[in-house]
Amino acid sequence: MKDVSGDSSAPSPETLDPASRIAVERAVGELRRACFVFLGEDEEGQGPGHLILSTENADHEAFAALRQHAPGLAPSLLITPRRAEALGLGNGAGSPLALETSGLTLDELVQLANPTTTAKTPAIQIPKNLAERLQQVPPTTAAAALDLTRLARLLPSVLLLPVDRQPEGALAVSAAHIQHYRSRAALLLKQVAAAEVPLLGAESTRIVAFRPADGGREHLAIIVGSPRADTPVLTRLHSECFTGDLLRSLRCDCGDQLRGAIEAMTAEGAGILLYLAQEGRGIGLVNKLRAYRLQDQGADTLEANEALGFDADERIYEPAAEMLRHLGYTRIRLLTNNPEKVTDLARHGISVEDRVAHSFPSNGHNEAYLDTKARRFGHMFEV
Ligand SMILES: Nc1nc2c(ncn2[C@@H]2O[C@H](COP(=O)(O)OP(=O)(O)OP(=O)(O)O)[C@@H](O)[C@H]2O)c(=O)[nH]1
Ligand SMILES: [Zn+2]
Repeated sequence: MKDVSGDSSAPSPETLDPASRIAVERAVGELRRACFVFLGEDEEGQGPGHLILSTENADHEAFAALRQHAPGLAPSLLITPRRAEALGLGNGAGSPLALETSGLTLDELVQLANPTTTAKTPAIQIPKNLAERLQQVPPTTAAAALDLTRLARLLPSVLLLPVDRQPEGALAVSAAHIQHYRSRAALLLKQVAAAEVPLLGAESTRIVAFRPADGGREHLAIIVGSPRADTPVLTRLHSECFTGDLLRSLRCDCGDQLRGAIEAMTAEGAGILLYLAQEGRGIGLVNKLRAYRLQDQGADTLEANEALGFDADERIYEPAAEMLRHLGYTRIRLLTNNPEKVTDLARHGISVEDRVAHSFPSNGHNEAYLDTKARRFGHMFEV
């Protein structure tokens, strides 16, 4: 096994251009703060382009500030193909949609993007003429704007206003920067800390923290015992679940799976649990709470993600493969019921030599959730 006691070297510069990284990180911050950013059409984020504002954050002040830059022109509402389908607007092409918004109030706009908005006004009737409001937006601009909201862990929707040039004081970012960033930075991991952390029932345990270059939250490797590198190591990829892991929520099976995996590793004497910062199947805790609200209104866990505009599962497992490689393990036996974890790890160079079933009995609250995982996500349950 490689030394895991301290820091490792920084990502090599040719894979991450600092200027583009900083521009994208600042743009993410602006969107979260309800400020618009300028998404320029050329490589450097200049030339003509669009102002974009996170729809879920659009209050009257932010909306007015945006509109000042194109008086008389109503912004477009950009939504994902998933959200479009939920609104009855599926175009079959799987591409984002832009809607012209004149005559709609700000509350109506926000509710078109967010089916769980807590606005005091009653839930809107979806306007009947939405299909007549479809507009053209350059596909690279649309994709980059939605990528930026995902990086910001906001709902995937923006208000979009075409402008001739970057307004004074607005932060400029380019679609190329965003694309470069999303495809590289989340995958560049740097080991930043490691320590012994004896656990109840698993006293010989170490935790190694890996920080992604995108400034996102750290992924953790929890190493039980001293796994040998020359035989396949018992491994679990566990996606963070604040509610299940920490609060012992009964809505899901995550708490049982987390503790059960550590127990299985202890029983074997060794194992690696990768605790991945991908809360809510990659949509973040806040959006997961929104998804729960939709589930309480009748949607299942997959439909709820899609109604919010996300894919059913937004996770990627390349960082997990990177962590295993960094730790010196490429042959594993994987504790999972999820076939996608197996194929994805294999695609990224990890030899999954066995799948070890990892099911727990229902707790009286999570039957529907487990049932949906088996029926709609193809999870292999052996309860
Ligand atoms: N969006 C969303 N995420 C959920 C919901 N319930 C649980 N989750 C998240 O689902 C993830 C479950 O992850 P895992 O247990 O690693 O994976 P899995 O896909 O169930 O596969 P297994 O390896 O078989 O357990 C965690 O990130 C939870 O936060 C839900 O209703 N909606
Ligand atoms: Zn959970």
